[in-house]
Amino acid sequence: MSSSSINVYSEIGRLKKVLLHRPGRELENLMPEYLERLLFDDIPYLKKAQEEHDFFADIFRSMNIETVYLEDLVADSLVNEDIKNQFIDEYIEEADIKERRESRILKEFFLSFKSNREMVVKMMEGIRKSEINDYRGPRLADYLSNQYPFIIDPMPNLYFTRDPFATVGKGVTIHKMFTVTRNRETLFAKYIFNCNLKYKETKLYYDRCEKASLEGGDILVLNSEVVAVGISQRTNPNAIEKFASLLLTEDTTFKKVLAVDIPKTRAFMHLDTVFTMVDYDKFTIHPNIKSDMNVYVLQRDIEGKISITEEKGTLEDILKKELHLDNVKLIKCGGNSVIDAAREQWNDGSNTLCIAPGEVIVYSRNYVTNEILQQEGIKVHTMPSSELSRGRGGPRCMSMPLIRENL
Ligand SMILES: NC(=[NH2+])NCCC[C@H](N)C(=O)O
Repeated sequence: MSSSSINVYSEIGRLKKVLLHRPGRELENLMPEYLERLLFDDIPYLKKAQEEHDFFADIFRSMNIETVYLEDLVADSLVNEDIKNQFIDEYIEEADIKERRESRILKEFFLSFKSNREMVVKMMEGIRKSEINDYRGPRLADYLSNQYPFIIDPMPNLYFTRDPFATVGKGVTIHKMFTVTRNRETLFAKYIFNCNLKYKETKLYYDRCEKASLEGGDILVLNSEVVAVGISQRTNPNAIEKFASLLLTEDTTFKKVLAVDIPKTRAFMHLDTVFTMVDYDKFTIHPNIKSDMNVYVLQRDIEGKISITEEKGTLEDILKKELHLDNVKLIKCGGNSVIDAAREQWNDGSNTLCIAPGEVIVYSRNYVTNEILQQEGIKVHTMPSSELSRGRGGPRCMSMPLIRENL
C-alpha cells in the first residue's frame, strides 16, 4: 500500500495530492508577549486567514489536486484505544505537563471529546487556563502559579505543513525541529507514519528522536537522484549527514545530497525562503544569496562510505552540472531593486509552490516578483495573502506534497 501513498521525486512534477492545515483557533491564542517564542511577527486575523487559506485549497481542487487535512490524517491514525491513549499521554508530556494530577485532568478532558478529530483540533489550538475548571490544585505551588494564561501552548505554525516532516521519494523524514514550539508538531507525524493504515509502511529517512535539527523547508527534491538540503538557522549539518546516509542506499533512486550553506538568520530561515524550483531549469532566488552559497556534495564512494566534496563555481554552474542541464535561469525575487527584493522576500516572494513544470502558486502581494515570473514564461496562480503572510511562510511552506507525477 505504501508504494502509492507517497510519491515525490521532484519539486515540479504535476501535483496530485497535498497535505494542508487550515489555520484554526491556535492563531487566536497568540499574544504579543509570546510572539517571538512562537515564531510569529504579528497576529493574523483568523477569519481572513481562513478565507485566504480556503482560496489556496480551492486552487488545488480546481486543478484536480486532492487535498487532505492534517487533523483528519491524525484522527484516522488513532486506530484503537491503546494507540489513542498513548498518543494523548505523549502529547500531554510533550506539552510540559509534569504533575500527575494535572496530567490526569487533561487526559480526562481529551477523552471527553466526541470524535478524535475534535480532540486533535483542540490539541492544536492549545488550552487556556479559563477552559478547565478545578485545574488549580490544593498545593501551595498552584496558588502561586503565575499569570501565564495557558495550560498548554497553541501550535500556531501548523499551517506550515512543509516543516515538521517531509516527503522524499516514497519515504519521509520526520524532524527534530530547531525550536521547542515546533518540535511538538512532529508528534502528529509520528502517529501518521506509525499507525495510519495508509501510511504506516512508509520508509523513514530521519526521525524525531534525533539530536540534530532538520526542517522540511530546507529539503528540496531536485530530481529523482538529487536532493538539496539547506544548512540554515534551522538545519544542522550533522542532520544532513545522517539523512544522506539513510537516503543514499540501493533501495532508492537517490545518488546525491547537495548541502547548501545559507545565512543563519531568521529572514533566510529555510532554503525554500530563498530558493525554489519553478521549472526544469528555472529557479527563484533571493538576490542577496547568490554570492555566499557554498555547496557540498554528499554521495557514496566506492567503499560505500559517505564522501563529502566542496563544489566550486557559481550556483548556475553547480545546478547545470548536478542536474545535467544546458541552461539554468535564476529568477531574482524583487528583480533588480534592493528595496523590492527585501520587501517581497520578507513576504515570501521566493517561496513559490510548483504544481506542474512551469506552473506555480504565489502570494498576490509579491507583484514585482510575480510579474518577472510571468515574463520568464511561468504560469502564475495568485492567492490573497494579507494575513497568512504574517506567519512568515508562503505557498511552499503551507503545503506538503504527498503525491507528484514522475517527470
Ligand atoms: N518552510 C518554511 N519556510 N516555513 C516557514 C515557517 C514559518 C514559521 N513561522 C517558523 O518560523 O517556523
